Amino acid sequence: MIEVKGLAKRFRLPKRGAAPASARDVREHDGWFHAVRDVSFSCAPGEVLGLLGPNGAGKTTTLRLLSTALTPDAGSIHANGVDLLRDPLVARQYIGFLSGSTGLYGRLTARENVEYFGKLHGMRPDHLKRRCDELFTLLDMNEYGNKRADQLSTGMKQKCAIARTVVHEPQIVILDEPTTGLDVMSAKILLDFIASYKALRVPLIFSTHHLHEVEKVCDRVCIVNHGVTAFHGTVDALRHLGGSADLYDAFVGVIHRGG
Ligand SMILES: Nc1ncnc2c1ncn2[C@@H]1O[C@H](COP(=O)(O)OP(=O)(O)OP(=O)(O)O)[C@@H](O)[C@H]1O
Repeated sequence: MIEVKGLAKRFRLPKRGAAPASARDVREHDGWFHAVRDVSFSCAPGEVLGLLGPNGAGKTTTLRLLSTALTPDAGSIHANGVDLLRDPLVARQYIGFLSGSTGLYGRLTARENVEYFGKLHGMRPDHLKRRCDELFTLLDMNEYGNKRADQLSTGMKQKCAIARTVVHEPQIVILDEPTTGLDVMSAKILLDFIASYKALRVPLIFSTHHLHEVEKVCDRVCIVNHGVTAFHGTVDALRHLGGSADLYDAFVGVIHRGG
């Protein structure tokens, strides 16, 4: 179980002439940009949580806080009772985090990249081999396992980065816009892969702009708007919010309601 309460993160704004009040984001004041102001949600074992919100809402910042790449100004993050903010080293072992900038070594093959990160996590050779075989099959990557990473297509790189993220069998998986750059077939494979974490009882959180992905694999949703949780609950609860049973209408309703 991962529980996130009252997360906040602000960034210092560069010094410049004051923007007209009408052009200013509501999160900008006193020389700071309050990117995340009050974000809370939870995700239990066996659940997939979709993190939604308009561009600039604070999703990536929230996920970076969860991964401990950023330190929050306020709030708490607990995983199975462990305070991840107190123990970032434990957090990094616990969490598999895919960001937009999760990189690969261009001169290594796809397989060597995944193996390299498994070794960094201290995986034993036989275990690592089994895990790589499993991931390359699950993600349908066997055809290009021996191709150098710098010769892979965008979608192939993305799948390789995802395999790299989860090679050490993390107890919590966090993926920032994982279907970016994937074709229809690859996106389906990835959504099935995400759904497979339910049976493993590993909480999985991913950000997306695609409501059909939420419909397909999520149990729970957190909608962030202007750095604040505007909705947190089950997909069914969101669907019935506006009374129309349509996720798109419900999402738009939450955003228009403000937050
Ligand atoms: N290091 C930083 N310094 C200043 N502002 C930042 C920094 N990182 C993020 N922000 C600002 O915080 C806000 C939230 O950004 P974030 O990347 O979290 O949004 P997002 O919801 O992931 O957006 P998108 O859907 O477009 O990816 C944006 O206005 C962004 O410009």
